[in-house]
Amino acid sequence: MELVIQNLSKTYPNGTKALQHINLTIPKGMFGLLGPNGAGKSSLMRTIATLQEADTGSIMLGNMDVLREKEAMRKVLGYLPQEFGVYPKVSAEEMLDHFAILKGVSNSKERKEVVKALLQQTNLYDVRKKNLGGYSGGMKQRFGIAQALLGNPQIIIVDEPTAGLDPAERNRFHNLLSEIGENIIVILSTHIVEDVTDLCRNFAIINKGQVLLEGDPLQVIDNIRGRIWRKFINKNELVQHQLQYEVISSRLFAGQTIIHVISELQPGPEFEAVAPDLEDVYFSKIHEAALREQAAPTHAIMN
Ligand SMILES: Nc1ncnc2c1ncn2[C@@H]1O[C@H](COP(=O)(O)OP(=O)(O)OP(=O)(O)O)[C@@H](O)[C@H]1O
Repeated sequence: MELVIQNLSKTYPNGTKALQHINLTIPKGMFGLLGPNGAGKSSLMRTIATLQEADTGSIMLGNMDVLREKEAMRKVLGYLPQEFGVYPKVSAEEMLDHFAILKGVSNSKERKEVVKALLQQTNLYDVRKKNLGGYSGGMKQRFGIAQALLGNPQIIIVDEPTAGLDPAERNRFHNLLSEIGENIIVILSTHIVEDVTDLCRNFAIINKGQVLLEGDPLQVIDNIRGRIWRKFINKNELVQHQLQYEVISSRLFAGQTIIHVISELQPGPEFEAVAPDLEDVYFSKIHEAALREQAAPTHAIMN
């Protein structure tokens, strides 16, 4: 089953065009939705999760018309929102039991088994009696996944789940997500490129409410092979380099500034070729979009 989004648009009452003619096909497995803050990721996630209306467009999950059949969608959906609040004085086991009742698991024996299985799957069984207020960020996120998995969903949406997790917790969370992604559609919304590199067979880049690129991470990396060059510079040379070259990113490395430049040919003798990664793809697309907008600002606004 695929999730097919067609021509989806949303403008908020204050005039912000959060989604502009979004077209995406999301197959089974882990799908990364990558974009900077304010790109429209949460707006899209909330619309798929039937929590807000779109102005135009359609979302189909197989034969289900998601925007019209909201109840049916909610039955097959698990959602971990960006802000996932928990009751601090309730244990994970009690809270999950409560969510299971809300999901319609009325038989208490069955509920007990479901809750136990989810706590084990998310590696929280040993801390099931602990109050949620005492959970670490990673444990809270795994609890969020446990509640999202209630009722055997066919599609799970996780919005920026690894922000603020330490590397070990992030790793544990990634393993959990990739296990889940073997069987159902998992949409991972994130501004962390590495999350997508590590986990996703398919992804899209969204910026200012528009899809800039959709594809397989390995393939899109291959498409820019041979065109990414790097150079170490002094921090105060950055502006001049930005004027002279197509600088897609700059970052500090061991106290020095490294720039990445996109160019068909070696831009100059001090530049060395680098093997591109998904971050280079991401920054080159964002850079391209910024150039397009500079060249035709009214066109970008009109669309
Ligand atoms: N309820 C709202 N009313 C008006 N504008 C909104 C509303 N919600 C979001 N926006 C604006 O819509 C745009 C897209 O926001 P959205 O939260 O979907 O992006 P995002 O990619 O999830 O960003 P972040 O990672 O910062 O949450 C932003 O410009 C945001 O300020």
